Amino acid sequence: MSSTNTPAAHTSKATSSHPSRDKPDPTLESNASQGGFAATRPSAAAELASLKIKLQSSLRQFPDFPEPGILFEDILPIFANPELHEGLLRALELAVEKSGWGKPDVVVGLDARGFLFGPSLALRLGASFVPVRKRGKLPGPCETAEFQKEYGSDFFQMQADAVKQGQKVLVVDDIIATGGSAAAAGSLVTKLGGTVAGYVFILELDFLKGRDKLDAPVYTLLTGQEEKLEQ
Ligand SMILES: O=P(O)(O)OC[C@H]1O[C@H](OP(=O)(O)OP(=O)(O)O)[C@H](O)[C@@H]1O
Ligand SMILES: Nc1ncnc2[nH]cnc12
Repeated sequence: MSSTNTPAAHTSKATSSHPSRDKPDPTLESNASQGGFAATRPSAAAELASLKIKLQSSLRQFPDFPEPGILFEDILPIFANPELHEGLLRALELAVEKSGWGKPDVVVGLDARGFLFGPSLALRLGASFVPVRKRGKLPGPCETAEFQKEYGSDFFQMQADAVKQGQKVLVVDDIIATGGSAAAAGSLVTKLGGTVAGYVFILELDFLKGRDKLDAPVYTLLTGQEEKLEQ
């Protein structure tokens, strides 16, 4: 069955896929002000900036999905295009390498869209990949955390032996909105004995201030909606 939602018309409002043309890339500023994102070599910085422009322009937005009042950010066009897919992984690899957080032992990806790039990024970084899954999907002893997100609430689980005591963990997901999902994942990693070195997202919905819920440095590649969808 086809969905009735159609991509948002291009308007003058600055959004993730249509940032204001007269405004400098806010991602660089916000990440720099969070600390921990060390200065990059000019060539790496230029490569990252160019990749961000390509990735940003590929995003689509769907108003009132999955419920009224939500402007849904669709990252799937990145994965439909091999050049953009490769560009995403390269951009995240560059960002992590230059973050100053050090090499992670484990990349933890969130169910489900964190699974689209978490394993590939883990391979590039020479780290293990471990999933955080919605409740009831993982066998064996698990730790569980309840969370609220931009639309609704849910439960996350990790297998109890998935992260070893003292391992350095990078938590990755496609989008940080309210930060509820990422904060729950971080709390599970800590319960298992790991240390969250940082959180990495493709896109951040700034107006929801989700990063304030997180207790480790945050890097986001692209910046999303500056305000809530008008009703
Ligand atoms: O910052 P928050 O408000 O917690 O929202 C962000 C989360 O919401 C989306 O996942 P969703 O739960 O819709 O699941 P999906 O990945 O299975 O589509 C998204 O992929 C993030 O995981
Ligand atoms: N606005 C949004 N678009 C896509 N995924 C989301 N997850 C939480 N909020 C979202």
